[in-house]
Parts: sequence; C-alpha cells; structure tokens
Amino acid sequence: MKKIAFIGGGNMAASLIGGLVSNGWTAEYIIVSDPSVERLAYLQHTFGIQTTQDNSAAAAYAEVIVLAVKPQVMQSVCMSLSEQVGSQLIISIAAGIPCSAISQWLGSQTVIRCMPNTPALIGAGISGLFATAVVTAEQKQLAERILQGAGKVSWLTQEVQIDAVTAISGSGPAYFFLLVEAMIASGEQLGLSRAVATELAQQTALGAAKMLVQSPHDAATLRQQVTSPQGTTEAAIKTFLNGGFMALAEQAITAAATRSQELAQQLSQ
Ligand SMILES: NC(=O)C1=CN([C@@H]2O[C@H](COP(=O)(O)OP(=O)(O)OC[C@H]3O[C@@H](n4cnc5c(N)ncnc54)[C@H](O)[C@@H]3O)[C@@H](O)[C@H]2O)C=CC1
Ligand SMILES: O=C(O)[C@@H]1CCC=N1
Repeated sequence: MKKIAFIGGGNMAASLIGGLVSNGWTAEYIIVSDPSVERLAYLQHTFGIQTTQDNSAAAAYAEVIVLAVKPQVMQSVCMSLSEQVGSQLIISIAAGIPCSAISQWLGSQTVIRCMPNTPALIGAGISGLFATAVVTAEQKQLAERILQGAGKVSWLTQEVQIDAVTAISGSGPAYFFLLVEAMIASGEQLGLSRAVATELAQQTALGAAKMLVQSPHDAATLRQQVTSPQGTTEAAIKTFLNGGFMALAEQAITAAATRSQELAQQLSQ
C-alpha cells in the first residue's frame, strides 16, 4: 500500500478518498491538503485520514500525489510543489490541463491524467486515464488500484480523448441530475407533493440505470420496450424529439468537450 497525498480536498477529492477508504485503503496512508480548516475537519472526521494546510508537507510525505485543485489554480499549486516532487507518481484530475503543462510546472514527467466523476463517492464512478510515455506498467497498475475504489477505469491511447471523456462521463452525472430536477418539477406541477415526485424520479433513475448496465439490450431497445404505440411514453418522447432533444444533447455535450479544449489552451500557456 502506497502513501497518497491529495492536493485540494474538494468534492472530487472526497469522492476518490471515499472510494479508496471503503475499498480498504488504510486511512493513515492518505493525507489531504487544503487551505480550508473546515473542509479539512470534515474530511478528517468523515474518513479518518491525515490533513494539513501545507501542500508541500503533503507532497513530501507521499509516494503518489493526486492533484485535485481547480484548473485555474493548478499552475501556481504545481510550481510551488516543484521542490518536493521527485520520483512520486503524479495523477492530475483537473479538467483541461494537459500532461505537458503539469510536467513543465512540476518538473516531473511521471504524470497520469485522469478524468473521474462524482459517483466515485459510492464506488460507481468511471475514470478515463492517460499516461505519459515514461509511466511504467507498475505505475499504471498503481493508478488503477487507486481509482478502482471509485469505480471502473478506462485507459485512453491518446491524450486528446480526455476531452470527450470529460464531456460524457466527467460532466455526465450533471445531465442526469438535470433531467431528474425537471421530472420532479413536472411532478409537482401535475399535483404530486415534492416528496412523492422526488421518490418517483429518484427510483426511476436508479431502475433505468440498473437496466442499462444489467440488461443485454441497448438503450434504444429498452426505451422502445417502455413505449407502447399511441401511448403515454410515445407522447413524451415525440415531444422531446420534435423539440430537438437529440441535436440539443449533442450540442451540449460538444460544448463540454470544447470547453475542455479551451481550458487546455487558456491554462497551459
Ligand atoms: N466535480 C467533478 O465532477 C469533477 C471535477 N474534476 C476536476 O477536479 C478538480 C477539483 O474539482 P472539485 O473537487 O469539483 O472542486 P472543489 O472546488 O470542490 O475543490 C477544490 C478544492 O481545492 C481547494 N484549494 C483551493 N486552492 C488550493 C490550494 N492552493 N492548495 C490546495 N487546495 C486548494 C479548495 O479549498 C477546494 O476544497 C478540478 O480540477 C476539476 O476539473 C474532474 C472530474 C469531475
Ligand atoms: O465541470 C467541470 O469543469 C468538472 C470537470 C468534469 C466535471 N466537473
């Protein structure tokens, strides 16, 4: 078991730490650094891990450094850590920041870029991973072990594919939450209490997600199985499609991928 430092202890770090701890990673082998005392107290209390406000101390302690700060502060955080970074494996989860920029700011080539998602917190996440050429097979296995606590892992052959992963699975949970928000609001408008509408929408999302992963049928077939000719589902689906749902979804997902590319250009100069 290796010592891991999380630089930045926000939502995504907490999701990954939750996955690690519930998968049996020793809490004493995990340290997180964050400027917020309240945040550190929460993380310490929830997971029993070590905490510090000193990024350098966390980095110096660890064999693996997970960079989990917002893309906008990544450059300054990395540059301030360059003294402490030697042979550690670096895993960056920041949207948009290329390995080349991380390598340059930290002075280390041993970088894996990772795009996880928040269901990591309950072990139901998926992470897209890209490793630079110098990363060894052993280090890749280590990264997999760390991220598998958070869910599935998918290796990418080209770094540019991370933009698509960000748009599909990184941002993706938010698309489903938005649909559930809309379903709850509609349920209320149709006369249900908020509590009942919420329970119906949540359980429907859970059931649909389980069918998607467990059934031998694809999404389109499962949808057709709900859709009786001239029935209620057809009325809803027709309204979605006539309103341009497919084109809108493609436009939205492309906007996420484009934003990932823009972040790379803006933040890696
Ligand atoms: N939220 C998500 O679904 C996903 C986020 N990401 C990436 O994960 C990274 C973190 O995102 P979130 O956890 O959502 O953000 P967040 O805002 O919840 O967490 C960022 C944390 O960094 C801390 N921080 C700020 N300045 C710092 C510094 N100088 N040194 C150490 N810590 C510092 C903040 O106090 C905060 O707790 C981002 O780069 C984002 O692109 C990647 C995949 C999914
Ligand atoms: O919205 C973002 O920029 C981050 C990356 C993927 C999910 N959240």
